[in-house]
Amino acid sequence: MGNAGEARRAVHETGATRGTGATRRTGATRAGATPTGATSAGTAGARTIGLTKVYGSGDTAVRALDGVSVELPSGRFTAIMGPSGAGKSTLMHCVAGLDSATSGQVFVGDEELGALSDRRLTRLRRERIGFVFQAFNLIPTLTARENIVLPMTLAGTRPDEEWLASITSVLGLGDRLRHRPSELSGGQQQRVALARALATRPQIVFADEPTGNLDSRSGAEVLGLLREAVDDLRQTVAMVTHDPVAAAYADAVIFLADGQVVDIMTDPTAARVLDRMGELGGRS
Ligand SMILES: Nc1ncnc2c1ncn2[C@@H]1O[C@H](COP(=O)(O)OP(=O)(O)OP(=O)(O)O)[C@@H](O)[C@H]1O
Repeated sequence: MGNAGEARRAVHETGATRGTGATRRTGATRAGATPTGATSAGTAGARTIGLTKVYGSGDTAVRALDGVSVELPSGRFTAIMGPSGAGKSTLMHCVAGLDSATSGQVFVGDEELGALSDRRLTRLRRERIGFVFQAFNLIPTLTARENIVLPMTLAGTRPDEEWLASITSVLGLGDRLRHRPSELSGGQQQRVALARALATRPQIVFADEPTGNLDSRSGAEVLGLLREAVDDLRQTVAMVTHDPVAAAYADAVIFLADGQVVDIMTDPTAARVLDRMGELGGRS
């Protein structure tokens, strides 16, 4: 990476000012936003230092991530993009504690994942990380509400009803809570998945191609809601996507290529993201 890239990365790592891109649903400024995020002063939602992930060994070893140092700032929406095979999913899986680093460090808040026992890592994943997947991953036999509170049911904790009411209202799910997934549209199912991800007030929500199974209208709605979760609920969101329009909802885009961070774009627009992806080449 050249000096310009380093400069952009530095801007991101110290927290750039959030812009008001045309795609944003709200131009609201988050009260109390600080360079490193408002939710816990001086703490990133998550960050990596020299994160390297090698799959396999010997001749067949694949260096999926090669010394990635990056921050997902608290209370911000960060998109992760790059050509196919660049390491996007690997980065997300390592930061979410679903996969372990070969070397380097991963922090969620102040916790270094490599220092945690399996039990504490499982607990951190359950309590401090939310997931939204392309395939919704809802349990078909449970109602929307039961799906939303499932992480807490599994953990044996009680949901915060006030919080639940506020997120289901923000997500427009108030009158759908007794429905099963098969009785909901794709967009509604993804909103249930988003409510489930937000229900535990996680430190960070990871969204993996969250609009991949949705038509463009439902996709825009879900992206707008992720944006609102950041603006209104102060949630930290990281999203892997191939779609420049989706990336434009984020505050910043981290571009990966061949397992390395090659650029960080703040206040992205779909056109600028598309240009940058074109320059990176490869199949997106
Ligand atoms: N479990 C695994 N075993 C071996 N190699 C793997 C494994 N998972 C990923 N890889 C390799 O690591 C590299 C990065 O993969 P990764 O899935 O992170 O890329 P990606 O950017 O998410 O790609 P895509 O956009 O196609 O989903 C690729 O070369 C991939 O083949």
